[in-house]
Amino acid sequence: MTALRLGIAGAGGRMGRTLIEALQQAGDGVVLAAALEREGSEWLGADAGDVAGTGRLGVAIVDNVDAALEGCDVLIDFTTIEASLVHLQACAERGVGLVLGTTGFSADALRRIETAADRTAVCQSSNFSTGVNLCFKLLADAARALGDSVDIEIIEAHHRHKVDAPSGTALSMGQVVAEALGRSLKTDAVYHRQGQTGARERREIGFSTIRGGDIVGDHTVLFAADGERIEISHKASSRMAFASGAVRAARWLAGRPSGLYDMQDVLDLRSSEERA
Ligand SMILES: NC(=O)C1=CN([C@@H]2O[C@H](COP(=O)(O)OP(=O)(O)OC[C@H]3O[C@@H](n4cnc5c(N)ncnc54)[C@H](OP(=O)(O)O)[C@@H]3O)[C@@H](O)[C@H]2O)C=CC1
Ligand SMILES: O=C(O)C1=N[C@H](C(=O)O)C[C@H](O)C1
Repeated sequence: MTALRLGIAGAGGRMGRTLIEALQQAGDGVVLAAALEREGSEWLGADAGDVAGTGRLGVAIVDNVDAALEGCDVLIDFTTIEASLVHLQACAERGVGLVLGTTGFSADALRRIETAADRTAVCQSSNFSTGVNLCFKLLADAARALGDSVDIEIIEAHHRHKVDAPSGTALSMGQVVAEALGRSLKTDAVYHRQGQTGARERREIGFSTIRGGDIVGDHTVLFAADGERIEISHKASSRMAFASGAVRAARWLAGRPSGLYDMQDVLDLRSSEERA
């Protein structure tokens, strides 16, 4: 059996380095075929394994996406919005699969991702950890059971370098509870409170963001009633939770028909009603 050839975009970044480590741990069946960084990056020409601290891999980091994709079956991309959209287009043109982890896309960019997925297989998820994807299921059940008897607030905390807020995961969690309750984030999400806000409306889905230090990624959804409250929380203590999920998604995606998939598909977490 020939090994799956993976490319990693943003190879020198926090997730990129962890992805190279995850790929090493995945053992036989997957090989690092290309490592990409931006033009002018300090990492260009360096060995991807040396950069990740896993030991020499014989794959130099390059900035030419076309050349990099030549030898890849699937590209894993955790970079920036602008870079991911360029990589998306390049993958669509060549029929290379894309595991897309970057967060913070606008509605317009999300439409571009959907369109590109007509031409190649794309697995996009705001969070590739198994735990968070299980939380999505628990949240839908909790929201349906509790309905309009509770106030729903979503609290997330991340490291000081994170550039988007709320996190992609917090927005996905909000989307899950909104769908379960027939609400919409467009009208019901509240992203800021300050000053004379007035009393809270039941329909509101509130978001609170914390940024500091080296927090890998914490998410809590609070269902607050009178006299009691339920909290569904996920705390990531290592980026390996995301990276190993992304490598699993890449293996799952290889050879699939064009289309837009997510980590719920990879983990087979969709109910029969959701699939229909
Ligand atoms: N879905 C999920 O499970 C997760 C998603 N994320 C998301 O992944 C993204 C990256 O996060 P993180 O690793 O912390 O960020 P980093 O800034 O550490 O890494 C991003 C890397 O991409 C590089 N880059 C920028 N432009 C290009 C380009 N044109 N081509 C190739 N590489 C490029 C950056 O280079 P330079 O720094 O030199 O500009 C950097 O090395 C974020 O959107 C984050 O929210 C993070 C964790 C989990
Ligand atoms: O930027 C990060 O670090 C993370 N981003 C993702 C998000 O925005 O949800 C996932 C994870 O929480 C880490």
